[in-house]
Amino acid sequence: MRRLSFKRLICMDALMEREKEELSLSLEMPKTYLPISMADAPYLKCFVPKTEEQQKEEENTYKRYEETMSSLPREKGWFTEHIYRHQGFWYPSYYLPGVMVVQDQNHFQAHASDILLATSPKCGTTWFSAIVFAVVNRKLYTISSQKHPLCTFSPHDLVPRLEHTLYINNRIPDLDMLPSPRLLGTHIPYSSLPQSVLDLGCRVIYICRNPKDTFVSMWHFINKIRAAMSKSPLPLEEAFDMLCAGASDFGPFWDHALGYWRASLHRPQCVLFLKYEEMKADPAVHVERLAKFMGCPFSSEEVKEGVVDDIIRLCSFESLSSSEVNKPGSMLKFYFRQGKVGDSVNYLTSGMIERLEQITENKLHGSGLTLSV
Ligand SMILES: Nc1ncnc2c1ncn2[C@@H]1O[C@H](COP(=O)(O)OS(=O)(=O)O)[C@@H](OP(=O)(O)O)[C@H]1O
Repeated sequence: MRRLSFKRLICMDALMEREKEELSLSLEMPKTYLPISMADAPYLKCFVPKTEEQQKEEENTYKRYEETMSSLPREKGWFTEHIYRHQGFWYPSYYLPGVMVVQDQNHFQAHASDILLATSPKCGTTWFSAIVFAVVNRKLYTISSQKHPLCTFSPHDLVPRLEHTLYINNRIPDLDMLPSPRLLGTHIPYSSLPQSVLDLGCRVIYICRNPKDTFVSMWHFINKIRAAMSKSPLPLEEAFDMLCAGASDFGPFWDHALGYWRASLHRPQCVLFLKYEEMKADPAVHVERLAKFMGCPFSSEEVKEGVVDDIIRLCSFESLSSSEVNKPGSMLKFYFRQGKVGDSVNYLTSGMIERLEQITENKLHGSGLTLSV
């Protein structure tokens, strides 16, 4: 029988405390700002107790990838000191070792039934995580119930991000602990997804948003994080130049979108490409599209009974942002700001808008993808 380290045999509360301690140390951020909402968040089950030997092995795996990272080209980061270029994209130093571990088939194996929600940061991850969770689990959790998990957990707890929540801080989680279909979030670009996701034809939902609103949303978010880390704000103009140069977290933004766009054209049964603005304009149509794509279409009875409308209401900006779990003094409230289309005109000069539109036109030329509002 394996001898388990007593340090590892800890209850969920203690696990969360340790998680917060480690995260706060690695991010130099107060513990209260960390993105963990509840002690019993379902994904915590994946952090099974490990022997000291296993622990050491996992630490070594991460250390190896940290060393690999340190030899890569780097630039100034938005919230971490540096971002590093890996396989053509820029990653915050905090996430990249975890991304490399996920890409290693010894440490992550997709299941054919997995559903991945892929996004560039600030394109609608929180909103679509809530929708995807509510749609897939609607038979398990009645949408109108006060006890729905979205009333108790952040959408980020229900669709945990591979490189953000699961593979991080020297952890190799046991994802078999998640219920099937496993709902997993990621910011990893299409060309860098774990090979097993592509080989098994897992369903991937990609959400895109127009670059102007995405940039302004990111700039606000980053500066809230920087404030929590006692760092000075990143000036809008500087952040804008970094974005235009492609050096944004998980960027270049346009290449990220194009990778998934092309995949959605070549493998429409595996990759669904949706836009934040389209969901805003006609949520019922797109929630139904999502359900169909995920293999759980709404019956005509469900539509008649108003299940689609109930999901839209439950996952709306107003409903999620006013939920108790997303309000307290944690980073979770940073995921909600305005939730509107077109707010960027209040921040960008006409010169900036022109420059961004020009880059977007050049980058997307001939692809069939449009990202204007
Ligand atoms: N339910 C709902 N409906 C519509 N919009 C919503 C919703 N929840 C979050 N938001 C807005 O999404 C922006 C945050 O993006 P992400 O969730 O992708 O952030 S992250 O990548 O997970 O960090 C951020 O956009 P901005 O308001 O423009 O900053 C959030 O306000």
